[in-house]
Amino acid sequence: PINIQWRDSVYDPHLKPLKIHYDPTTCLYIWNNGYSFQVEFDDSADKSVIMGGPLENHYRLKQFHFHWGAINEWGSEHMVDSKVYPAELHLVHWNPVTSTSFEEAIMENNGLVVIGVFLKLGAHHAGLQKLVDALPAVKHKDTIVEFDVFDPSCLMPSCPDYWTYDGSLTTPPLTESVTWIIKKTPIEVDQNQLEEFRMLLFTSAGEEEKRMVDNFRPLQPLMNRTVRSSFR
Ligand SMILES: NS(=O)(=O)c1ccc(NCc2ccco2)c([N+](=O)[O-])c1
Ligand SMILES: [Zn+2]
Repeated sequence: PINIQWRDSVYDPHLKPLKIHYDPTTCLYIWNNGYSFQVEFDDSADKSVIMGGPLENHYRLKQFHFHWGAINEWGSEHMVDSKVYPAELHLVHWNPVTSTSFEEAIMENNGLVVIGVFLKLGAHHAGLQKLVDALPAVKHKDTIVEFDVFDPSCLMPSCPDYWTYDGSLTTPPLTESVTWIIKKTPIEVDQNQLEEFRMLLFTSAGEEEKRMVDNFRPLQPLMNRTVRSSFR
C-alpha cells in the first residue's frame, strides 16, 4: 500500500467511469482465513463483474475482505495525504480474458484488480450490518459460514472519483499483478460495527486467543510509479 499524495496524482481525462455489475446470488460464504474475514463469490461465469475505469476488459469478482486497526486511529492500508482510516475494504477481481483461474491470475501482470474503499467512523451502515451479524460464526481461524445473498455494491460510495496505480498484493505472495483502484470517498460505519471486526481472532479454536487487529501492511515507497486520478 502507498500514501496517495493528492498533489502528486495526475488527472487522466482518458480514465472512464468504473462500471460495476454484481449479482447478489453469486455470494457463497464468509470465512476466517487467519488473516482477515473474507466473503467468497462464485466466479465460474461473468455474473459479478467490473469494467471501464482504467481497465482494458472486464474482471470477475472473486472475494472481498477488510483490513483494520486495534483502535480507530489506524487500520487502513492506503493513506491519502498521510491521513489514515480505521479500516479498508478490498474487493478482489481477476481477469478471465488473460487467465483461466483466479490462482493463475495472481501470478499474471494485470491479472488482478482490487478496489479499495476506506471506512470512516460515522453513521451505522445498514448494508454492512448483515456481514457483521455473521462474524460471531467465524470467530476462529478456518471457520466458515454460509452467506447466500449479498450485494457488495452496497459497500461502494456513491461518489465515482478514484485514484489508480499499478501495485502488488499487500500480503504474500506480494505479486505485482494488481491494478489498484482506490475510491476517494470513504463509507461510514459506526463504532459497534468496527468493534465487531476487532472481536474476530487470528487463532484457531482451542489455541490461546489472539484478537484479529492491525492486519494491514505498512506503507511502501511509490518509487517511479504514477498515481492517476479520475477527477480534477
Ligand atoms: N490485501 S490484498 O487485496 O492485496 C490481497 C492479499 C493477498 C491475497 N491472496 C493471498 C494468496 C492467494 C493465493 C495465494 O496467496 C489476495 N487475494 O487472494 O486476492 C489479496
Ligand atoms: Zn487486502
